[in-house]
Order: sequence, then C-alpha cells, then structure tokens
Amino acid sequence: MNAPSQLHAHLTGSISRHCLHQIWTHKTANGSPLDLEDPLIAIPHGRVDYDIKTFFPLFSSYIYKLCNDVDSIKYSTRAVLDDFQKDGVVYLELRTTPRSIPQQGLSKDDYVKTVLAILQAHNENPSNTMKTFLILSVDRRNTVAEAEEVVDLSIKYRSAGVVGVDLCGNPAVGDVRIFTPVFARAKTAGLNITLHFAEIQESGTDQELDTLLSWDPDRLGHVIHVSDAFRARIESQHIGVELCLSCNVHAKMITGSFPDHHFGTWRHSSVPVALSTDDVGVFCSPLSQEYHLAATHFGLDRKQTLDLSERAADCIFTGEEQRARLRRIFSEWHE
Ligand SMILES: CNc1ncnc2c1ncn2[C@@H]1O[C@H](COP(=O)(O)O)[C@@H](O)[C@H]1O
Repeated sequence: MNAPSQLHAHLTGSISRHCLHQIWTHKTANGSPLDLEDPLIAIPHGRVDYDIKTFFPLFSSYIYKLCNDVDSIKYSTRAVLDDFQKDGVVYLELRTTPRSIPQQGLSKDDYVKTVLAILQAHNENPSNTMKTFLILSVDRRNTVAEAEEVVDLSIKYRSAGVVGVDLCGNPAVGDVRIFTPVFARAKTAGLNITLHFAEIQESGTDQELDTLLSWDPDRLGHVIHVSDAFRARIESQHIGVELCLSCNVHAKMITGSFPDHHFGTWRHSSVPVALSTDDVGVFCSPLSQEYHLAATHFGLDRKQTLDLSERAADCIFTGEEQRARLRRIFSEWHE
C-alpha cells in the first residue's frame, strides 16, 4: 500500500524496539552505567496494548533514560528516518519535544541542532526519496517559559527545516490556557500550528477545545471526543485532521475497534485527512499498514485510497515546491 505523507509522528515514539535494543546492547557492552532492562524485556515484541496510563511513563521512565546522549539521539533519529523511508513514505513531518540532558552538557538547542543535522543529511542524500521536516513540540507539562523556548527554537531553526509547533503530552495534565500567548507568538512569526485535540474525555471539554481553536491551528491531531458543533467548526475553518487508527484502537482511546474509528466520519468531511502512525515504535503499525487498515475496514478501493493520500497533501506545512513534488508522485501512482 502506498503511504506518501506522514504528518503526525513523534520522534522518540517512532524508535523501533530493535533500535532501542541495539542502543542498549552497545551501551551495556561499553560499560555505561545503565540501570535499565533490555528494551526487548521492558517493551516486549508484539506488545501494543499501552493505554493512556501506561503509555506516557514509557518515555519518562525508560526511552529518555536510554537515549540520553548525542550518539544515541543521532543513531535513533537515523534509524527512524530509514524505517519511514523503507515503508515508502516520501514526505515526513517529524515532531519532537526539545530536551536538555544536563549530565551530558546538552541543551535543548543542542538537541534540536543534533536532530536537524540528521534530517538534513537524510534530505541531501540523493538516494533518499523521502524529504523530512521538523515540528517542535510543547509538552502540556511545560511551563510558559519552557513553551516560549520551544517557539524561540522553532523561529531560530526555521531556515534549517523547522516548519511548525505542536502541543502534545499527557492529555490528562495541565491547563492549555496558559499557552495562549505562546501559540499566538508562533502564529505571528508565521509558524504552522498543530495541536493534540480531544484525545480523552477530560481534554475534550468545550472550554479546552474553544481555547485550542482560538489559536487558529492549521491541523489537529486525534480529534476523538468532539461534538457535532466542534466538528462543524473544524470543517468551517478547514483544519486538516491527523488520524491515528492503530494508536487509538490499541490504547483504547476509542470505544470499539477499527470499524468504529472516527476516520469513518472524517473521511466524508471536506477537510484534509492525514492518516498517521503517531508512535510506530510503540504501536508497531507502519504508515503503509495504516492505509491498509483504513482500506480494509472502510471498504476503500485503490482510487479512494490514493485520493485520501492526495487530500492529506493539502495540509502539509511546507510550500508549493513539496506539494508539486507530491503531485508528481501521485500522478505516477495513478498510472
Ligand atoms: C497518544 N498519543 C500521544 N498523545 C500526546 N502526546 C504524545 C503522544 N505520543 C507521543 N506523545 C508525546 O511525544 C513524546 C515522545 O516523543 P518526543 O520525545 O517528543 O520525540 C512523549 O513524551 C509525549 O509527550
């Protein structure tokens, strides 16, 4: 199944277990003082039933502790890009939360520079058909000052490939209203905005959704607990939606299974729908598989599946050059 644009993928959540295992093995062999189990034991192969309570601690209590230096960040970022490229993705907007690692003397600025250098090397390699750009994430746990730093870094590294700002993190945490001036500044600076939206009932209150829509977002992620009224507002503002089938089913963020996913509603809407993997390292369903699942459970034929991927390209955060490249690729697929 062709899977052209990947618009909602978290870098750290996209690292495969195999790659985490390689990093762990390398560090253990080099005598690094790691107090961590082998990833293949901590996150066993085939386990995808992480729910919203068990999912977020995976990062703070495991993966961030393992990928905690420049070498492991570079190695895992390269591996993530290779995995997407091998899956047939031709356009990737990868997102990540700037992280400092004081024990290594690594600042958030260093982290972003490190990731961007890997993206740039990937883009400059003529044998790679996938082009990659970066979105920087504000975590809902952040203070306003930390969120401002994410916007500062996004502005600073725009010319190096940062195309937007995201709001992510545990949806049960935080009051998004504190970030209103931060996202206003991002928007004024010309950055695109994507927001995790109504992932759980508690983050789907009218007050939170009103606040998020007041930031004039360009895209919304997940979009699960939304009333008809909010769905109508999203349509009238023509905001693209990033839908992650496997993540939502495995993490039990929706009731039921694939055929019950709200993709079934959004696909009939007028907005761009970008099927995405969210965290392929955790939920183990690459983008080609997500398109396959959508086609299987919603009875899409080849043309409808291609139309869906073309429609997603309407809401990419880069400009006409990338859109034209994608149009060329689509026209070959239609032949
Ligand atoms: C259910 N889906 C989701 N909802 C909300 N936030 C999510 C997420 N999946 C991942 N993240 C956010 O992305 C971080 C890991 O990647 P980066 O370190 O940023 O590259 C997680 O710590 C979480 O804040």
